[in-house]
Order: sequence, then structure tokens, then C-alpha cells
Amino acid sequence: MTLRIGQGIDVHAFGPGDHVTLAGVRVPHTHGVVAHSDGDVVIHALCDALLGALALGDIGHHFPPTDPRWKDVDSRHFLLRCMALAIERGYALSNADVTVVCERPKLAPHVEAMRGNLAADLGCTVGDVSVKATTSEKLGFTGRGEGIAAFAIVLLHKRTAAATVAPPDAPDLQALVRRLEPDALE
Ligand SMILES: Nc1ccn([C@@H]2O[C@H](COP(=O)(O)O)[C@@H](O)[C@H]2O)c(=O)n1
Ligand SMILES: C[C@@]1(CO)OP(=O)(O)OP(=O)(O)OC[C@H]1O
Repeated sequence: MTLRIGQGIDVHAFGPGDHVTLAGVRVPHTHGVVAHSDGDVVIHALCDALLGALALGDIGHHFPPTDPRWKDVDSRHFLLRCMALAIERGYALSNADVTVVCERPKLAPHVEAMRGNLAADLGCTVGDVSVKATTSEKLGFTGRGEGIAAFAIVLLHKRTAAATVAPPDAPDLQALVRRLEPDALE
């Protein structure tokens, strides 16, 4: 079986606002993040991990921060497009693992909602997506509460003819992407 592995990292500074968006989940906080898009570090790190696995550059190459189309956009749009690039090349997600680093907000209450969103966008089961949180023990920029960081790793596998006929509950990834983002495969 052909496997491809990729890793991605994203960082955003905290700024004015009352929430951060992580894996599409609105998490109340004393600050927002400074970003061109919605600043979703979980999704940005995952996009870079997917693009890395495919050797297709990085998120800034595909979605330049100078492009007004991406201003304040829901980053799930980026994730769907990156997953579509994998699907077009015959790959499906084996599993993904993300670690978010921040002192605050407390993320544990939101982890299951994040995993659900990611599984829906990546065309896999919730069991294939891990989201973890850690502080940096008050050290560095995350420790000082100046920003938030995320680290992601993904494993892709080439879909085989056999995998497309069984099991019956296997996700039809092309259909999934079309349903969530009709222009994602264009
Ligand atoms: N922003 C965060 C950071 C951590 N957690 C949870 O707390 C646990 C302890 O964190 P340490 O950095 O002290 O190891 C960790 O296992 C996370 O579950 C959190 O929810 N939100
Ligand atoms: C996502 C993009 C696109 O608007 O901008 P930001 O939201 O600022 O996020 P970043 O993690 O700096 O990635 C670069 C861009 O691709």
C-alpha cells in the first residue's frame, strides 16, 4: 500500500476579540486571533500537513493572505480544498493527529466537537482524528498568553479498487467533498 506522511505547524497572535475558532468550533476567549482568514490554527496546520504529504507546497501558496477572497473566510473551506487535492490523486486519510498549544482557553470541553468537524471534512471516522491540547507551562509566547500554536501530522493511503467496494460504510470521499463544497474539485 502506498503511504504518504505530512506535518504542518501554524501560529497566530492573540488580538482583539472574544473567541478563537479551532477546527471550526467557536471557543469563547478573552481575545481573538490576528489573521487574514478566521485564523483557525488547527485547520491551517492540518492543511499544511495534507499539502506536505502530497508535496504540493503550503497553505500560503494555495490561499495567499494577499487574496481578498480569503478575508475572514471559514478555514474549513481550505481544509476541504486540500482534502480534495488528496482525493483527486487517489488518496484517503488514514489518520490525523493535532496538538494545540496555549495556556488559555481551556480546550478539553471542545475537543469532541473539533474532532467531529474534522472527521466530516476529512472523510473519515472520528476515531481517525485526534485533537489534543497542552500548555507550555507558562514558557515562551504561548506561555505568556501572546498567541496559540498547532502542530499536525497526517497519514494518507492510496485507495485501492478493493477499498472502494468494501466495507459498505466506507465514505465516498468525492461525494463528501462535493456535498460540503460544490466547487472544491474544480
Ligand atoms: N489550553 C489547554 C491546555 C491544556 N488542556 C488540558 O489540560 C491538560 C494538562 O495540560 P498540561 O499542559 O499541564 O500538560 C492537558 O492534558 C489537556 O487535556 C486544555 O484543555 N486546554
Ligand atoms: C490562511 C491564510 C489565507 O488567508 O491567511 P491567515 O488566516 O493569516 O493564516 P496563516 O496561517 O498565516 O496562513 C496563510 C494564508 O494562507
